[in-house]
Amino acid sequence: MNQQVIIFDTTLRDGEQSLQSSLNTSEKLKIALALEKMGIDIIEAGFPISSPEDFKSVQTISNNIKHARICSLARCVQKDIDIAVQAMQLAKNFRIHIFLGTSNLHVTSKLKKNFKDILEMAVYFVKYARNFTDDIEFSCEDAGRTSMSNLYQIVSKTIQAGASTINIPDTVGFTIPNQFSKIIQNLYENVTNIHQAIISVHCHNDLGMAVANSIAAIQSGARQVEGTINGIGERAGNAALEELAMIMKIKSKLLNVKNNINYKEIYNTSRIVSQICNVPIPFNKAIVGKNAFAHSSGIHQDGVLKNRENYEIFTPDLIGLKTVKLNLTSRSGRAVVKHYMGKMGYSNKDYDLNLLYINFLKLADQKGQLFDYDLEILAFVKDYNKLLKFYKLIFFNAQLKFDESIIITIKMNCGEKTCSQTISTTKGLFYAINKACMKITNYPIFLKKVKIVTNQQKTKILNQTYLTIKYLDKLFYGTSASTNFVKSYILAITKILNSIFQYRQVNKNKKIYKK
Ligand SMILES: CC(=O)SCCNC(=O)CCNC(=O)[C@H](O)C(C)(C)COP(=O)(O)OP(=O)(O)OC[C@H]1O[C@@H](n2cnc3c(N)ncnc32)[C@H](O)[C@@H]1OP(=O)(O)O
Ligand SMILES: CC(C)C(=O)C(=O)O
Repeated sequence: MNQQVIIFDTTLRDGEQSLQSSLNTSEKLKIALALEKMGIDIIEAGFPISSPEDFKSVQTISNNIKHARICSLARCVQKDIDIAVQAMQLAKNFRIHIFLGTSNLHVTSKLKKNFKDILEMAVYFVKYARNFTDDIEFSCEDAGRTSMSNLYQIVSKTIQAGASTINIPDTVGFTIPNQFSKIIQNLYENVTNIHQAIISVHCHNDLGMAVANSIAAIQSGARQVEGTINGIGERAGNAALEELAMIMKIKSKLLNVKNNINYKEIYNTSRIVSQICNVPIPFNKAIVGKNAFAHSSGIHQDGVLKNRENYEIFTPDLIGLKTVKLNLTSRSGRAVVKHYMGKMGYSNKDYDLNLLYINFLKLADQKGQLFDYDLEILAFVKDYNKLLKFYKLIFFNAQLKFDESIIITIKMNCGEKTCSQTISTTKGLFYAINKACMKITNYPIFLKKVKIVTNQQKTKILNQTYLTIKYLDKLFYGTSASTNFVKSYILAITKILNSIFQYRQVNKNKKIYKK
């Protein structure tokens, strides 16, 4: 039978301590509620001695979380433990997590002690914490660089003192998988009372090994893994919990383990953590990255369209994500072009695939990425190049005032004509630009998403706009760059206006194309 692995989340403690600015109580509570929904067993809510706001966060989380166990970190310092207990008083179930450096480096150069003192401190404070709860976790900080004989001693003595979980952290991400699994194996073979405690691991990612080391430790008998959502944490981060959970699921037969994770909540939780912590998720991040379920090259897209399993080891709905993305770039092939045309309702007989593909490659080389509406125009409009530039920005003027009022004038060539609109509003700059564009074109457009990325280059500061606009039921995408962020936005929306113009041209005649 598969054995249970306890999932211990430290996004709000190790993850949070790495952020450029710390989180407030309401932000931490939002994350805690998402973690609980995701099925996390233990939420390390903070380090309450560190500040009044962190104390309040732990207190509020303790009061609001119903199922997960709340945990707080404490040094081997009586006040740390007292404050941790006070902060968790309202929790249904709580754990005190005590840590102490055990490697020679930490013992001598950080704590300025010898190992005998460390043993005494650890035992004393585990016993002290036992006055408040039976659920004590003791962490041998820097275990990855601690001598095995010292590790045996401290693990054995802290279990004897009453620790119910012993955590073996690779604090500086120093080990590699077979080395780390050997540490766990050695502990099982050499510490006689080891079965009186759960063995936990807490791996950092300095060498990119955090997840691999945690899995190796599970294979050697660890039954709690610690990590953070999206892998945020000190330096290169902690083991990413969404990756650990999915590995346990996909490889459950090999690993013989199970957990309480509600997989469908993974994607949502990851987005919440990314937004609140202001840490973007890299496109290629395993499990939750934007590209984790995107197929970009022709051969892969063809393979996926024939059978998803050719290039996907699990489906996105497992983590609560609906869509698989097939990008349209000049690395795509005919199969995906045909697929998109089919999705828009066209049959093979409605257009010439080979001709469409030749034009597709030319335009994709020029624009970088294409969308389904680009395919329609390529398939059905001979002179499509002219339509691409129907709207052309020729002038704008923006007055942005201290009282947040805005006056914007936009002038465009609209085919042969010139159109100009001035908007005065306090509803925001993008609102004003969109309104001016709506008046110029008569298109009912809605802003869905905008991202402006500002990059310092050698001699200038460039603003890249990524814009998504909804027109009727359809989404249109535009990107543009300028040293002036207002211009960058207006240029991006102008591209979208041209795409909408093309889309309307094609759809006017749709009945004719679809015989
Ligand atoms: C591996 C980890 O991630 S451990 C968790 C790290 N997280 C944090 O540090 C975030 C929260 N920290 C804080 O808010 C502060 O550092 C506090 C409140 C804990 C301490 O603040 P200060 O009292 O000003 O001490 P400061 O941070 O400068 O130094 C840490 C002190 O704790 C001592 N210390 C470190 N670990 C331990 C421990 N496990 N047990 C006892 N003392 C410890 C250090 O030796 C040092 O003591 P010293 O001042 O006598 O040399
Ligand atoms: C407190 C411990 C578990 C820690 O964060 C580490 O060693 O990295």
